[in-house]
Amino acid sequence: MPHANATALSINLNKIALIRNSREGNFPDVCEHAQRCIDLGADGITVHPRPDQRHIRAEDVRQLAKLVSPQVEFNVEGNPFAPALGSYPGFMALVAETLPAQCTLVPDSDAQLTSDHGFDLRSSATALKPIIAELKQQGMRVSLFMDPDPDQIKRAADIGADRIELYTGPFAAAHKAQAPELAQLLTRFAEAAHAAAELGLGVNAGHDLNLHNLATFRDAVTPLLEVSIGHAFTVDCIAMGMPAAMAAYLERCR
Ligand SMILES: CC(=O)[C@@H](O)[C@H](O)COP(=O)(O)O
Ligand SMILES: NCC(=O)COP(=O)(O)O
Repeated sequence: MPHANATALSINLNKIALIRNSREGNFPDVCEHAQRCIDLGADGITVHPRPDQRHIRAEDVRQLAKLVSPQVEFNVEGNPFAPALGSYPGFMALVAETLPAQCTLVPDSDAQLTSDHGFDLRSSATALKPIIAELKQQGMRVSLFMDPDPDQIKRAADIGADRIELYTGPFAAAHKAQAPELAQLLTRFAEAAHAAAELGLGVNAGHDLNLHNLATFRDAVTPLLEVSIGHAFTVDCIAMGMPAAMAAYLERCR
């Protein structure tokens, strides 16, 4: 586990499942890949099952739940209102069955290419509050996928969330472009993290984080308990080899 001021690194396996799904069979084996990540020092494993099961399938979540915990934390992300579809039993049914250490609730749909915004709790707080209570009652930590908006973050605290996950897509885009607004955007994220900590919320972050932008984000945004990284990590494993990629990401998290 990381030391006090470190940031836990949770590896997202969505893209391993995407490669697996492009052929019949079970190669690459998502569970074998998860074990390699754990053996190389990952602090957690993250997956994001969706009703269309475009990558992570419900059975992956079941098998990973048996493998990952209690070696490292298992984080399952998804839309809690996502309905059952075919062999996908629905998000709430799947996490009730597998009991991950953390659920990260994300307001996305199968119509989206990827997650691209945080919750608007002005409209969804009432529906989310009992969902959060139910997940916590089952022993799961609940994190809400949020934009860096202090008003929205206060609403997250008000409805019982344990943590927020700051959606870092806009930061990553601004960093890649070295946009003039990057410094101002980082300040927004830093203020959002500070506001969350003041409210007793843990702060996670994720989406499009990579070896080029992670240190910049961590230097500006504290406290930062966890980052979940998958897309860039998978590509870096191809380019650098998995041991070197893992070491590089862990170095930026310590
Ligand atoms: C919530 C988030 O930003 C990511 O964790 C999400 O898993 C991305 O989903 P895809 O891997 O399907 O793009
Ligand atoms: N919550 C973010 C995550 O799990 C992975 O996002 P990405 O690194 O695949 O963009």
